[in-house]
Amino acid sequence: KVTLLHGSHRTGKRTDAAMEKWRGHGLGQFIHWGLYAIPGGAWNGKQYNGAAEWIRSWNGIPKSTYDSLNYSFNPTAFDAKSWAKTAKQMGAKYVTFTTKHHDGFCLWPSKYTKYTVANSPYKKDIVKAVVDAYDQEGIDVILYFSVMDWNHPDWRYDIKSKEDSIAFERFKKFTRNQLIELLTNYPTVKGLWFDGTWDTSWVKQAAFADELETEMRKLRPGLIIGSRFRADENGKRHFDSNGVLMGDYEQGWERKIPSRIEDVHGNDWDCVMTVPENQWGYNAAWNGHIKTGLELIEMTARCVSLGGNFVLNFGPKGDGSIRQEELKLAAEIGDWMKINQQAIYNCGYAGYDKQDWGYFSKKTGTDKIYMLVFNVPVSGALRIKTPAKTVIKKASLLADATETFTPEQISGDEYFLHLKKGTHPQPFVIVLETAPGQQSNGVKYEKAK
Ligand SMILES: C[C@@H]1N[C@@H](c2nc3ccccc3[nH]2)[C@H](O)[C@@H]1O
Repeated sequence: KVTLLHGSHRTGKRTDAAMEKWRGHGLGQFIHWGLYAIPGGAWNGKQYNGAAEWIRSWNGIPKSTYDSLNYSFNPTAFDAKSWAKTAKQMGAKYVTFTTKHHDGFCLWPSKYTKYTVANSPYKKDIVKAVVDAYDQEGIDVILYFSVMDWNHPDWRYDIKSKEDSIAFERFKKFTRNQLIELLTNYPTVKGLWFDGTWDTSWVKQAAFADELETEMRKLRPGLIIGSRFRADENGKRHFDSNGVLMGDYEQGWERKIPSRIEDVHGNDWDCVMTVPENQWGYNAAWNGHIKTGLELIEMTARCVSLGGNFVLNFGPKGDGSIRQEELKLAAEIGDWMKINQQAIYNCGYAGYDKQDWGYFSKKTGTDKIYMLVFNVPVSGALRIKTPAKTVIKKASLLADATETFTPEQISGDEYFLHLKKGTHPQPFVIVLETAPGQQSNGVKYEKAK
């Protein structure tokens, strides 16, 4: 163990109400929206191969030309209330919304730069519209903020000279001012999702970032900040030099999902996921593999079964409308969630052995277990191996409690549930009412000391 001034200030999960609520969300929505939605992944008829929100970094476009896009930003179809309704229908419990992406364009009228929505034909405060609309739907709001800011003259990738150092001191003040401004303007937001924090210039700011995190938490008690915000004084990110998670949850799962519980090291975490392979901002030509509703439902189940949240990304168009393909996916996911949401909300890792037929989740604070079935075996027999001698008091279909199953006990902690042939449109959920195990003579089962 090394002594750290700016490492993690907490070991283990946060246990306060704000974090417990976040932990129970299960399904969230990410929204990437900004000037990059106007070109939508192409420029002068030429397709940009990278992620659409990175198009400014493409040498096919003069930077100043991209930067002038604020003068053409006028999203006439923008309607935050309809976005929030879509999220509600899908069953999302929170939204992570881009206030400022790497290009530096602010979707709120920041006092600290001219490069904002106030200096666009649209003029109005988009962040406020989104916060108010989602608050009204009872969906929590987390604000995405990119530290890296390609538009700001004082941004540096590294600090190699006195001039760099003087400029970056100005940039640090600017960043702090914008973050305090966001937390002050939008007091109902529950957290900040930081990005663009991997460059050396920021990694060298362990003390400053640590103080800033402390200041933000003091300003907004309960604020939720992930592991991507700051590095420790040895430049260690996400996990400090002692291997302890920085921030309140792990933010390393970008477009990937842990495969087993050991991968999450007992921490909270979220997985943020794109519908195409790698497009966050609107890209008109969705090339390559586009995930289906069933794939996304299974990803949601997998994340919840491993104690995390699944946050699905939407990239609204330059006019502010959400594309039809995304609306269709939101509806498909929502239809499944309307029937099976009990197995997702306020659920976490069950501690049951993973089986090929799907995923277990456990209702937090109870002995209620959910079996989220995606792959019925040809035998129709669903194997269950409990973490210890466990009595299964009742097994029934979540969608229809009158459809019950009589578990066949194979051993002290192993059972089969036998399905009738082809009876359930997959994916379906079986709920197990369980009780801590009893030994045969009825003595309460005591875990080995
Ligand atoms: C949540 C995602 N994070 C940004 C991002 N930029 C990256 C540069 C290099 C490697 C990974 C990146 N992810 C993406 O643009 C998106 O906002």
